[in-house]
Amino acid sequence: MDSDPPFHETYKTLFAATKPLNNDWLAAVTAVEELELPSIDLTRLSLESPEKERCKNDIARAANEWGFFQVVNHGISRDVLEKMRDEKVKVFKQPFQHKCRGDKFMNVSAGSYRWGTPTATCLRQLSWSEAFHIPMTDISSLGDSSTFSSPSLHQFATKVASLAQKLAEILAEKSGKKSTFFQENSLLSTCYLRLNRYPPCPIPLFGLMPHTDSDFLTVLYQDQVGGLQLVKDGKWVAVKPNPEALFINIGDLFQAWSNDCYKSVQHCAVTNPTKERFSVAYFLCPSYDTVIESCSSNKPSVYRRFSFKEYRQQVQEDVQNYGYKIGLPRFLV
Ligand SMILES: C=C1C[C@]23C[C@@]1(O)CC[C@H]2[C@@]12CC[C@H](O)[C@@](C)(C(=O)O1)[C@H]2[C@@H]3C(=O)O
Ligand SMILES: O=C(O)CCC(=O)C(=O)O
Ligand SMILES: [Fe+2]
Repeated sequence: MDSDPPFHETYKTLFAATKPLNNDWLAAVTAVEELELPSIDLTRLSLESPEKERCKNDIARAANEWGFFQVVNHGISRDVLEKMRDEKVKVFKQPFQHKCRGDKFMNVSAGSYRWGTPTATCLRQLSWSEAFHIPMTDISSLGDSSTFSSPSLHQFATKVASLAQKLAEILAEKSGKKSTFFQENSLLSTCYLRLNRYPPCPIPLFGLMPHTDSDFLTVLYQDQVGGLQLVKDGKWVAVKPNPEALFINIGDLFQAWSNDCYKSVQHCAVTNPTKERFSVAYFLCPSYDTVIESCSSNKPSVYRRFSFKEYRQQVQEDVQNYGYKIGLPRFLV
């Protein structure tokens, strides 16, 4: 199909050079066990205390023990989710050449369309997916010429942003940090949506390489196909999909800011041999000059002070030099 990126053609030398698949890699791309993530019903937040406090405690516990959880009754209606999905399918269906020259044809920021892994030197470094990174400031409800000026995408983005803010405030409060921090330091232009599409792939590969997110907190909406995996107690596990739920994960900045109280865990997406898969992630990020101070009352700072700008630059530099992100270990005291 001419909307698919030319994966086979571009990476044919990597396919030709592939040795028998290595066991570690196989364990990651064909996970052993499927788990249901802790599920939190957010209607409990509108009840009186003590139920409301219990719900907040459950959120904090899941962020501490898993770094990943699902929320149901999250306030984003099925209608909003379905319309956003239809919009996403439409965007990815455009001819590949149009998606590549996105900034001209689609009037979105240059470089917002990504596919594959340009730096991959072997198949295990390849991400079999295409994605749009859309800064929140490029999403508008107005009928201007941007591809992302669609009421359904705007409606989803606004709702998901306010949910992320609410959850971040609860997590801050429960770890003894200032809960207004996010209101004071979040910036629409640094927060973004990432629309992911994973085309079917004939052999098991990463749809998205193992990584931790470089933000405060991510809200992920995925379809029923499945493919999200994460590390739990040192083992890769597959996440049971639930199209009714939104999946929340802690990012590196929250792990550092909470002084390791909340965990930013490695996760990845794996491909499916016959089905295409879609997901959309909202990344809650601060302004670039926000300083992350790693401190808590119970132990010395694990990380040195750093700004979000410094963190982003270091991640980009490492990805360029080594082909992968090193992340928080770079910032240990
Ligand atoms: C090659 C890479 C780019 C990436 C870090 C990684 O090593 C693997 C995944 C990529 C990803 C995906 C989610 C986020 O968009 C991102 C910022 C992150 O934290 O991991 C990107 C990284 C990136 O684009 O720099
Ligand atoms: O598609 C998924 O399930 C994971 C997406 C993801 O991790 C990301 O976009 O950062
Ligand atoms: Fe991620």
